[in-house]
Amino acid sequence: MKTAEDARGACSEGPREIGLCLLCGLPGAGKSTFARALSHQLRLERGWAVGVVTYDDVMPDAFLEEASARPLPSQWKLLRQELLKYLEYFLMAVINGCQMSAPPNRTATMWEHFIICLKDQDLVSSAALETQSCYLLTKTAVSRPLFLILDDNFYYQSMRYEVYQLARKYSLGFCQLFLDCSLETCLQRNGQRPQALPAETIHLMARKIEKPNPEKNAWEHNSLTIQNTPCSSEASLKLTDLLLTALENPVKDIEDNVEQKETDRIICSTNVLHQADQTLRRIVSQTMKEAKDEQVVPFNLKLLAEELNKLKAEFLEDLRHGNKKYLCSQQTIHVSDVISFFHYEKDNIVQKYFSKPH
Ligand SMILES: Nc1ncnc2c1ncn2[C@@H]1O[C@H](COP(=O)(O)OP(=O)(O)OP(=O)(O)O)[C@@H](O)[C@H]1O
Repeated sequence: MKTAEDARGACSEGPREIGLCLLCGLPGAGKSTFARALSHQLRLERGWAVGVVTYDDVMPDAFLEEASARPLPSQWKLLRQELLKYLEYFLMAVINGCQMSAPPNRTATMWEHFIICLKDQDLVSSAALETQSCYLLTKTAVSRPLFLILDDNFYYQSMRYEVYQLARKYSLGFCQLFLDCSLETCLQRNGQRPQALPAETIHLMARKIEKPNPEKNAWEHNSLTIQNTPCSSEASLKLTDLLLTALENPVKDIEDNVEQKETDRIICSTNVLHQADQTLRRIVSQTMKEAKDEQVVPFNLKLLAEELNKLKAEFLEDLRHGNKKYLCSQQTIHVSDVISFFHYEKDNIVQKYFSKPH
């Protein structure tokens, strides 16, 4: 792993450096305040392009006006996933250095807020081809290292994992900041806000929150806890180091490939098995029908059926365990090959029972 000392500045060459940093913590922990300060600092000191995406600002207002109109958790989940899709569209445009298109299925208000959020931070140009649902990226967005800071509670590990998957999909840097703040302080700050959340919600979240756990989850190893005190210079250094390390060591897709390959193998073998099973059944019943037409005596019909079913079971068993008894040294098992070999073996059996060659 490269260290932060190797980190390059704004004028780096080579592949674009893009990072996702998510903030996690209770309502009132100070995430939005922290995100604004961090983004200012990174722009100023590092010359990076930074986009803070504050979920509360982008999610449709209509849901937030009245507590009774708030969406159910399952709807929040869908909205969060929709927002991640928007981020993906933006990232694809940055990576490919092209315009950003609007996703086909989108919640109009949310998309509008998302665009405003990007424009306000000089990531999307105002002179856009919006009538065609296309958006031009600014020079800032495409020419500097870019950090997107996602500002939401992310209190379940599963919520954070969705962001990690996005980082992995595009080989981006990924890190997490946990804003550690006592429940009392959060409640007190929340109480002073014009649109305060019900205190009960914060109590509940405090009980349910799953803090980043790098010991348990390898994918959370780039995590840092920020205490609710003014940042000491040591904490500030740690933070910079975390961000640089994330940028310099994008998430690799290797583990996923191994998992994916195994999944593909299982799906593939399940399909092969299923198809083979169906086809072999048809062949057996067709052969039995022909045997009856040939007036094979009932006793022999019974023996033939037993032999064919035994052969079928052996084939399926071999396929299930990946044996290639009937398939020599071929790497890939094709259903058509299985069927050919089955026909061959079946014909050897059949000729014992049929009076004329079959
Ligand atoms: N370090 C701090 N010291 C004192 N007050 C703070 C601090 N950080 C934030 N606040 C205040 O606490 C309130 C909540 O802060 P902020 O909106 O940043 O929290 P948040 O974690 O983003 O909350 P939410 O998750 O509900 O959006 C604001 O009024 C803010 O000014």
